[in-house]
Amino acid sequence: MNAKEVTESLRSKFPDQPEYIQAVSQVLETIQDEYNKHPEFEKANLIERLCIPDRIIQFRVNWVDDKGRVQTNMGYRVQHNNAIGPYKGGLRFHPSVNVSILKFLAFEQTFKNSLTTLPMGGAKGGSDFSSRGKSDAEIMRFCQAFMTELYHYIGPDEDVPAGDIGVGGREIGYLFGQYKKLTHQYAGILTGKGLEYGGSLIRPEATGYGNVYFLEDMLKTRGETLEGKTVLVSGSGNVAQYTLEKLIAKGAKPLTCSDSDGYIYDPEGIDEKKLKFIMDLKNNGHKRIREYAEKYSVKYVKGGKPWCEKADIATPCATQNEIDEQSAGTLVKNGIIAVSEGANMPTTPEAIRIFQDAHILYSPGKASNAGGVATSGLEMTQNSERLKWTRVQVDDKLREIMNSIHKNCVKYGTESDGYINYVKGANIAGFLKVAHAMMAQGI
Ligand SMILES: NC(=O)C1=CN([C@@H]2O[C@H](COP(=O)(O)OP(=O)(O)OC[C@H]3O[C@@H](n4cnc5c(N)ncnc54)[C@H](OP(=O)(O)O)[C@@H]3O)[C@@H](O)[C@H]2O)C=CC1
Ligand SMILES: O=C(O)CCC(=O)C(=O)O
Repeated sequence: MNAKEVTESLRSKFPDQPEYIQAVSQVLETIQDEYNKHPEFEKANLIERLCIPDRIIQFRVNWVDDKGRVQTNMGYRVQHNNAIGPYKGGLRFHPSVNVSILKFLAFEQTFKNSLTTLPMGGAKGGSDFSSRGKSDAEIMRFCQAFMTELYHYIGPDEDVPAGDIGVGGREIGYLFGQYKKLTHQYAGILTGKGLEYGGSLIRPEATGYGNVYFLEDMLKTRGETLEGKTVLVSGSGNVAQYTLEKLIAKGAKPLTCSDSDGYIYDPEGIDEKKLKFIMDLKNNGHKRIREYAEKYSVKYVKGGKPWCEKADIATPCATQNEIDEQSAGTLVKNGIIAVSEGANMPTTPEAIRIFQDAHILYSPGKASNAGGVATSGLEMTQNSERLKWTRVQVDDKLREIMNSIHKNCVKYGTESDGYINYVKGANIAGFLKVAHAMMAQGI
């Protein structure tokens, strides 16, 4: 396999899908040598079968707004690969959603899910629907209409969606309720459910907590801890909030967080009380992060990203391609020692190269944000056995899974000079399991 040739061939097949090509290209570059040790993979044309999704389901979603007008959105589910388990991955509701973004996310999800050690294939879905400015009733009607189309294609042993950007506990509840109405089945067809109806303790916290556990493991390789470290966080949604919570608990000092309008910089650090304010602002009021700056009289940078601020660590927790080459250069110049991705593909390829050339600790999202889907896997297990685990049980298991992902990255990613290339490690470890399963199952 020649990674460049395969990437170019996919680019010419899918010229309007830059995010998908970006994700594929990065994985192929890093697995090429390992792949070429297995002539049987090439004979089975494994690479094309692994890069192109099994299927893409696309549908129209019609719903009625509060003024009685009929609205139309697009809905999608990309079922990428189910070699190691049922399709699994979140739903994103955001105006930017398109086939390229969902294909990149489903592709990444396949490797991430493989890394978790749990039996889950990769998928992703969503809609170009925006909940911004919508009433609760409108969001409910949209979720019901979306599930009315999606329910044909999901099931506890077939495909199990969850949340992502714009899809939290509220949306999961409405989606679950509609599935139940349509099928008369009370089944584990979604994860991230409320605790009263089959959800798992720690699932809401899991992506952020897992991100910090992974960061701790990375720092340990250099004899460092989080105690006293200053941290730049982006985003202020689910992943950012629980990354902040765990960072504070570990004695770190987060200085920033953001939303799509801008970021706040708090030189005193975001503490537990201030985090509670952020959670209330975002989860109950659906308001803007600017209000934090107004309440605590700190700097607010409209339209900016926090990467020009000075700190020890950065953890992007908002969206794809939010750290570009210039931001990476600034972070390195300012003495950053570690970057841990809470979001999916938040760092551009050029920026990754800058981090790696500077030999800083850098983890790709498919490794450091895998705690969310891993805990979704634990929710599926609890649903299947009709039992509920304690908070400590789930958190211990999450810690163990993040630790095993870190070990696998070290195993497959350590370079001859001792530098741990976490991108390479995560990609090879994730790939090998899926590849062997695909080979065993025939064409
Ligand atoms: N939830 C989960 O369990 C997991 C999520 N992830 C990834 O983590 C990231 C964040 O997801 P999550 O916290 O769940 O989502 P949320 O919807 O809870 O929060 C998203 C945050 O990112 C900001 N944001 C979204 N789009 C943009 C943009 N284009 N530019 C700047 N800021 C933006 C939002 O700001 P605003 O409110 O202004 O839109 C918000 O603060 C995503 O990349 C997601 O794929 C990865 C693994 C699991
Ligand atoms: O919990 C899940 O199934 C998916 C989480 C997710 O969307 C992700 O890992 O990017």
